[in-house]
Amino acid sequence: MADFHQGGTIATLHDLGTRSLGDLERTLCRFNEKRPLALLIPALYSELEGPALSNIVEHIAKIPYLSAVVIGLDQADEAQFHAAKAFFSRLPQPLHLLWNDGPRLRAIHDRLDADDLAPNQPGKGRNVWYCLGYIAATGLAEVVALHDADILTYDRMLPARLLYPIAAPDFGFRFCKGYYPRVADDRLGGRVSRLFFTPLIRSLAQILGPTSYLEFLDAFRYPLSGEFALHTDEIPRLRIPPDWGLEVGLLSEIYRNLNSRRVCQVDIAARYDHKHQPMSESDASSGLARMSREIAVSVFRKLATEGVVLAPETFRTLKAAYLRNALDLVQRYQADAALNGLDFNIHAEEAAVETFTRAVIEAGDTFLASPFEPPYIPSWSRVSSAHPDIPAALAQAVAEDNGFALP
Ligand SMILES: O=C(O)[C@H](O)COP(=O)(O)O
Repeated sequence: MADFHQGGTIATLHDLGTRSLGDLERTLCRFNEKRPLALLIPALYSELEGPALSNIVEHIAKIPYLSAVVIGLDQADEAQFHAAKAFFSRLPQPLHLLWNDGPRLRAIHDRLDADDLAPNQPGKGRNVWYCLGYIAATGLAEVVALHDADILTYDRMLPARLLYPIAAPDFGFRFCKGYYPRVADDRLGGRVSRLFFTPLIRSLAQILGPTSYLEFLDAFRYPLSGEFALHTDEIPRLRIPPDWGLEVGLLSEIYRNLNSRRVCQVDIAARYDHKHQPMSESDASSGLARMSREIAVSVFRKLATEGVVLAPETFRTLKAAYLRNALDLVQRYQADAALNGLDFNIHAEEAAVETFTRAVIEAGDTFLASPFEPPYIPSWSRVSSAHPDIPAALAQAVAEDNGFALP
């Protein structure tokens, strides 16, 4: 059963199991009349053929309060785009499908690229960036919630609880992050979050002394969750990384742009499972090895912008502190897993910590070798300033791809 503890610098909204889905959805219908609500899902075409998305769409089709569903579709050729349109056609809500690899959106991308304003690599960050730009350009919603397309344990509580804190006019929040326990096949999931991110942040605080940025990151119960909601007024000034640093980069932007009283986290699922990536120990260019390295680089670059000096010896000390803190946490997770009747593979957990230790060192090397590399995609307000016609062109391109007329 949940507790109602408030810790850290942001508000935590728990699930006490006392409010029904029907009651939440009825209230969200009322909110939607004043503040249109939208759902955004970034997806790879291959996820349409996976085990999760069909079930997700079945659930979304029953949601009564949404003004729009926006899908960012990556890695789809023309036939696959048409297949995707057919796949999502069972949704009764207005659907906006962004075909990122189609000729119309590629033409916009090429124009931005010519001025170094486009995301410099494909991936979830790029997909989300275009979708947010589209939502801002069309004004189709005042509140948007984003979740991944690979959630195996999806039900309608998840979007309802994620949207509610931003949709509720009297709460005053502008950004809300989802949290939950990741549990898969009777064992703890969330390897990067549990074994990498949390001990890394605490080790940095140990070495550098507490900073409000590190305290902010540590306040999130699931900092790497792909689920968040935000007020769309926040979109134009957001700068997000195109790579696996997306979730942390977004938190960093929220830290920079918003007072922590405007930020909350909400319990959105009693249990969450999703597609699992391999560790890829021997190949740091993929899997969780790459994810952890890109996350660490994103944190180091942000710390540098906060005026923190990171020298080669900082990373040597950080590696040692991280390893100790991560191994200590493994013992806590072991006890937690045992009490909850879950399997626990100490060898796999400690092998993951070894891979992540290498990621700390490699991320330090990357940071020292290229401290000034721009880590973020430019904000939409910069894009609009450089090319005032691009937001309207993006809206028009999506309307033509989808075969609807703009209002
Ligand atoms: O959230 C995480 O830590 C990563 O996405 C990995 O999750 P997993 O261990 O559940 O695959």
